[in-house]
Amino acid sequence: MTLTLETRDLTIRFGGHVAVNSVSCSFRPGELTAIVGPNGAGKTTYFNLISGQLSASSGTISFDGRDITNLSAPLRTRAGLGRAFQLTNLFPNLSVEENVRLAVQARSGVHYDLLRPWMARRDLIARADAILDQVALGSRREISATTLSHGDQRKLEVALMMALEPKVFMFDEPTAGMSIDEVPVVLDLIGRLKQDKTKIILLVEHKMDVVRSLADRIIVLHNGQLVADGKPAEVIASPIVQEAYLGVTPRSAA
Ligand SMILES: Nc1ncnc2c1ncn2[C@@H]1O[C@H](COP(=O)(O)OP(=O)(O)OP(=O)(O)O)[C@@H](O)[C@H]1O
Repeated sequence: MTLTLETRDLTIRFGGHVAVNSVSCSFRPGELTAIVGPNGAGKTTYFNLISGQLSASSGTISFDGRDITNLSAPLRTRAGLGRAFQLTNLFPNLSVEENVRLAVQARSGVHYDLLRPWMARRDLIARADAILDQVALGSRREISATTLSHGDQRKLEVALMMALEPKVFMFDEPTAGMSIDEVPVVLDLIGRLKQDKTKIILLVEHKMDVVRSLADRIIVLHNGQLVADGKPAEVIASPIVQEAYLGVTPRSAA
């Protein structure tokens, strides 16, 4: 069965404010969907609803053939929804390499075994090494995770997500706060993830050049509602986006 992720009439209210308003949308494997819209449109809230950080007021979310609306965030992660978090899952006193190895170990289900040192698990070590190379952190492997530069921390977040081998990759402004020379590595990384046509990739992004270079599809949220959905060229050119959403917000125009 083809992997699908779908929200139906997904809604969340904060007091009287409807931050996400009856959003129905489905996401397909092999497609990177960028979620754009002005500040406060509900993009991050929509992400939080999908990954389980927030509970919907109404509506449903289905994933891989099951209703996950009431599933906790950790169970959604286990089901295959991966989200790059700002290193909250990190062991701060361990090195970059040790953190990635632990994430690989967690994914493999291998537990600490006195009689079989983890170093004997060549397969897991090789997997962690491959991920470190993919995110271009091989040369930083020995340093403490918390002393990484901002850009390298974002790469480590992606590495930890990759280690869990999710079916869905969710990126919330992956290049935010990065220096100009750090951005291409992360874009290249996401571009390479796209080559695996079995994965669903979601991206919340303000920078339209990033969206243009990566997205196969764009959806636009405004005041919590889905107001446009289509191929990047069409959506970007549509009057509703040009006039109301992309042309006037400084962050999206940047
Ligand atoms: N926990 C919360 N409690 C109350 N209001 C909230 C909460 N989370 C978000 N909101 C409100 O919901 C609306 C949508 O916020 P959200 O952060 O999802 O927008 P966004 O599109 O991601 O914006 P930005 O591009 O600025 O990050 C905003 O008006 C915000 O103030």
